[in-house]
Amino acid sequence: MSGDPICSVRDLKKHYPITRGLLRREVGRVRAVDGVSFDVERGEALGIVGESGSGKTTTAHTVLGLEEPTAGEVRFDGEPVSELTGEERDAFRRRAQLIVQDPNDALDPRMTVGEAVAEPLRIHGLDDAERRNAIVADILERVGLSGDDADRYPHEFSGGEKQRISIARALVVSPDLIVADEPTSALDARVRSEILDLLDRIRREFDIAVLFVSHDLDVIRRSCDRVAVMYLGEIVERGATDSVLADPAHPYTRVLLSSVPSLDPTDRELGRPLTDTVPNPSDPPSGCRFHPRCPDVIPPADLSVSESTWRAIAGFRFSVQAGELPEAAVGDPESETGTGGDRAGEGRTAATVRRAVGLAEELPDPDAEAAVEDAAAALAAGDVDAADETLAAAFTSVCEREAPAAVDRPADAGAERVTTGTVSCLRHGRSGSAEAVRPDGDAETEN
Ligand SMILES: Nc1ncnc2c1ncn2[C@@H]1O[C@H](COP(=O)(O)OP(=O)(O)OP(=O)(O)O)[C@@H](O)[C@H]1O
Repeated sequence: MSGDPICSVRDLKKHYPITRGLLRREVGRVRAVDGVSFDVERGEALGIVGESGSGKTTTAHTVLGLEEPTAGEVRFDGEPVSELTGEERDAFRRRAQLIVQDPNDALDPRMTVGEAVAEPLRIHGLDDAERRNAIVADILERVGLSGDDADRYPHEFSGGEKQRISIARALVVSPDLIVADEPTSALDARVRSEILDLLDRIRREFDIAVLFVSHDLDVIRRSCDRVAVMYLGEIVERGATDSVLADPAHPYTRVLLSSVPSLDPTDRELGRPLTDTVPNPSDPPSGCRFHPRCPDVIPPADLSVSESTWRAIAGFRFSVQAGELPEAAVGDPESETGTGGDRAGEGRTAATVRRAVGLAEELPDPDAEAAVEDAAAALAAGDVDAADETLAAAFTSVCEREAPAAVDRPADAGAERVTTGTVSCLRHGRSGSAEAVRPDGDAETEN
């Protein structure tokens, strides 16, 4: 890797308007990508990882010019993509290729494999059919197929072979960047491994940069030099893949790594998320967007309870807010019977609610105790809104007030390099603090 990055993304935003009525009045915006910056170095594999809806595909499509950015800039080989026209635009389309999850989306069933792989060559001006055929045969062999496969049709191939054909189609025009959007999600484990090996081999052989988009940390671990972790349209952590995955600094990265679905929203074991619901990107949470689901949300400064009690309180609070409490903790005045044989207003009391949310013991902090008791009593009476308000008034975290800036990830113990990427979490640095670094601060510190 040397020289300037092949692709630079700065403060990229892609918002989709939500419209209503005949006049299509804009009533809101889905902030699919909301201020993302990164570089893809020549020949490197960069992974973007995050759960469904975090904005990975929108980022990938905007990088490729398939979506118009709402704000920010994408530069390819130093040139702003939005300003490319004519031949330069054509060259960009050749040099930056997309591989999608389902190869059937990329292959026309009526075209032979040879025609499909040759098509990009024809579009980009190679008129000599004999020469095209020779290139196609060569490329098919390089992706592990045979030159004779050119005369067959896509339906004659397995899923893995079809993905090899779409890789051949991308490779045939000598790209500098391949964007691979969940390229192996539809494949079984053995084939997945073969396709990842193939992508790795062609990346090294042809010095092509690959931007991997995946929800699967194993794919990223195996294939990427660096990783950027996305949550609700933002990058929350980035760095060398080995360091980030061995020693994640952001609670969200830790949750992804231990992503065992929890049926109990108050279960904080293993750093599981507080709530299962991903917030709506048209109305993201204030401050740190991860705070309602964060196992490490920062306690209010004046609260004097143990860390584990704080976790239970925060679990209680954000589960009430998300409407994800265990049934045993919510009274329903409309209903005659409750869960576990309780009758609403009879069996359910503040004490049963507190037991259900892991806060049965009296708290040492009198203000906290009063707030938890009041909220539990409100829930026992079926008044979720009152419980929500009481908890919000008593337990406001800095994480819901301040948006974290990207700061240097803590250095690995004993590591020679001081910096191994950035993390956006108030546990590591307050917004506007001296520690804050620019959002794309990984590029020059890691390589
Ligand atoms: N054309 C669109 N119009 C409105 N909202 C959209 C559009 N495309 C994506 N979104 C929304 O933007 C958010 C990010 O979607 P995106 O597909 O980029 O996420 P993702 O991380 O790639 O998830 P997945 O793995 O499920 O594709 C989601 O809330 C999605 O519903």
